[in-house]
Amino acid sequence: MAKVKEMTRVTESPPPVVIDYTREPIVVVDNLHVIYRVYGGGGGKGTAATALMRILRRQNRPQMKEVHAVRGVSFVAYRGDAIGVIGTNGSGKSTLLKAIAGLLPPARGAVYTQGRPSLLGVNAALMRDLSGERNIILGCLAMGLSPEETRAKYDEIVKFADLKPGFIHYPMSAYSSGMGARLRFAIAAARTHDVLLIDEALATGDAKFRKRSKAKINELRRDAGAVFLVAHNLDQVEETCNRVIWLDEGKIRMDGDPKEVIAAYNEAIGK
Ligand SMILES: Nc1ncnc2c1ncn2[C@@H]1O[C@H](COP(=O)(O)OP(=O)(O)OP(=O)(O)O)[C@@H](O)[C@H]1O
Repeated sequence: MAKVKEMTRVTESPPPVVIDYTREPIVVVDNLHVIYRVYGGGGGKGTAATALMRILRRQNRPQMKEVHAVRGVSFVAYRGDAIGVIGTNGSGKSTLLKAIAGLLPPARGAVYTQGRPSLLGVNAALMRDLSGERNIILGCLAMGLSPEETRAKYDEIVKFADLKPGFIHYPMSAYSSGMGARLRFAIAAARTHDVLLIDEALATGDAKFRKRSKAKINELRRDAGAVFLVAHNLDQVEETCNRVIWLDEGKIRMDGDPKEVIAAYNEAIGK
């Protein structure tokens, strides 16, 4: 813990990565760069006039643009860490989580993880046309639980999601966004994860659910390798995490104690 505090610095260049040899590393992010390639950014498509302009300019294909979303991020997450990732819109938080989950390839650098990362996001792949009940079963099997383990966990998941009576049998398309988020979180929390990545999943939950999910995250933290939480609610990050990474234009601006990082972030955004 003391070592994590040592990492707290505000500098123009990213803070140096201080390695704590007394703790077990779970995620190592080494000079990670992620670049999106966007096609068709060259202005309008589909109209005869823009097509003619492209032909006249001898541009047969729409232009490709690059968005350099993560720019040289390095840090080490240790066993038991719950790391909040904060930053303004478009600073690269979701991209960083997706890259740790292995869903986006690094353009440069690398991510090493101990065990399998699981990304729990607002868009986590549950089937909208299927009932909550079916989604619990599919979700548990997809996470690698056996049919017996799935049956054993079913009641606990339903209880934790705490949906309105009967809703567990309705298709998820009938759920509010908060209800969907609760069920997704309840399913993901049913097993221990080596690396659990949570992207705004709790943001739509109400105060009561946030309190319960905080307790659950603490429980998961005890059993899991490391937990990452992307959220705009800074109180929630401060309550839940033992460490905060502040991303600014794809780079780490600060990494350390939640109170210190959040205070510096609030100051920078003029809060
Ligand atoms: N699929 C994509 N294709 C192209 N560019 C993308 C894509 N997803 C994100 N970006 C761009 O990458 C940058 C980082 O986006 P990202 O979603 O990681 O930021 P964020 O910090 O999670 O933002 P927010 O707080 O708004 O959720 C932004 O400039 C965004 O426009």
